[in-house]
Amino acid sequence: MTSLLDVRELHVTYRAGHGEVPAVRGVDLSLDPGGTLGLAGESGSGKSTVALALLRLLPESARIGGQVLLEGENVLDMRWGRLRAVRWVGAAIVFQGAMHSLNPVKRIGDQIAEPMAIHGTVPANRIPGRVAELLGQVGLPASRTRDYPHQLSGGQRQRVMIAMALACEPRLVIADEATTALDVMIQAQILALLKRLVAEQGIGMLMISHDLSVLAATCDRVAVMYAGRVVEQGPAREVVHEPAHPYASALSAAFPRIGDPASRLAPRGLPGDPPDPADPPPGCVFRPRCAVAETVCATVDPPLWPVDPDPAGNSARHAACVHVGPARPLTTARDGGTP
Ligand SMILES: Nc1ncnc2c1ncn2[C@@H]1O[C@H](COP(=O)(O)OP(=O)(O)OP(=O)(O)O)[C@@H](O)[C@H]1O
Repeated sequence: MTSLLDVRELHVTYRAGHGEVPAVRGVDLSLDPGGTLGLAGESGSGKSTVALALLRLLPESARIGGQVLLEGENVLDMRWGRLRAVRWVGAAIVFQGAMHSLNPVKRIGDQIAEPMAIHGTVPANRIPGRVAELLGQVGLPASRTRDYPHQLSGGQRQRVMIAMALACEPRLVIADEATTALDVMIQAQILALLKRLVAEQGIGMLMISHDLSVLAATCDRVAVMYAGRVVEQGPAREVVHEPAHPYASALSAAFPRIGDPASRLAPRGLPGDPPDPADPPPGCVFRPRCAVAETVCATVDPPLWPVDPDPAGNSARHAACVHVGPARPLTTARDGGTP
């Protein structure tokens, strides 16, 4: 089966006034049709840069390398015409903060209709009916079609963004912190809605959040990013509830579970700060904040090793930590050591 999305060795570097910022450093991700993959990590770990790179929405200051295969076709090699055709239809993005993404002077029905009109996915005379249907799918009455964004609550506006993203029936939806700005109850409703819609319509979803509990509630698989790299990935339940990488473990402990009364409390946050992406420490980049770091971690930058591999060496889960890999790698893996 061809993957819906196959990201291989993705690198993104921003040119900034003070030099270069390597925001994404060799990320591999894979998503099957209809699957749900969560991408977690603290602010600045590179999640949004990955999301934007998938549809080449990065600013001009960004240099991208690697491959982004969407249904086998490399997005990074597409001509502009092909890329425009793929956006909304092949893959659509729902961003955080619908108030800023929606046009304040345009009725929401017209905004939901726009991608369908531009891409010609629905005949013009059927668009109003499809808008009403999409509003129904996201739990809004068709009567709201003539409303302007300011007449809707934050949660309702986010539902409109989801309706827009679904309008052209994309095979992939990328939800970047799509529920972060909402209160806990509305957040849970929108997550349940997204989960139901992707399951019913067989859409693949890449969901980005700094909050692992959000991803645990929504996704089959989770990848955790730290300083531009994936440090652990595997089945959501295992990565979130029995993390193998010390960073995934710290991130998991930092957020109360969804549905837990304590979830109304502010997250505790992780001690210490992420490294300066322009000047990461040698060895494992998480070492300065790691509670279980050893001397070897100052020199070894571990690749993703299988966690609990079967006798054939296969594993559904991988983590980039010397405590996970075979006995003790003696060379810097990226300098030639083998996992
Ligand atoms: N346009 C830009 N120019 C220069 N550096 C940038 C730019 N956008 C992001 N960065 C830097 O790239 C790194 C990754 O940022 P990114 O926004 O992808 O992380 P994130 O995990 O999505 O964080 P957040 O949740 O805060 O958006 C950070 O160090 C950030 O400062």
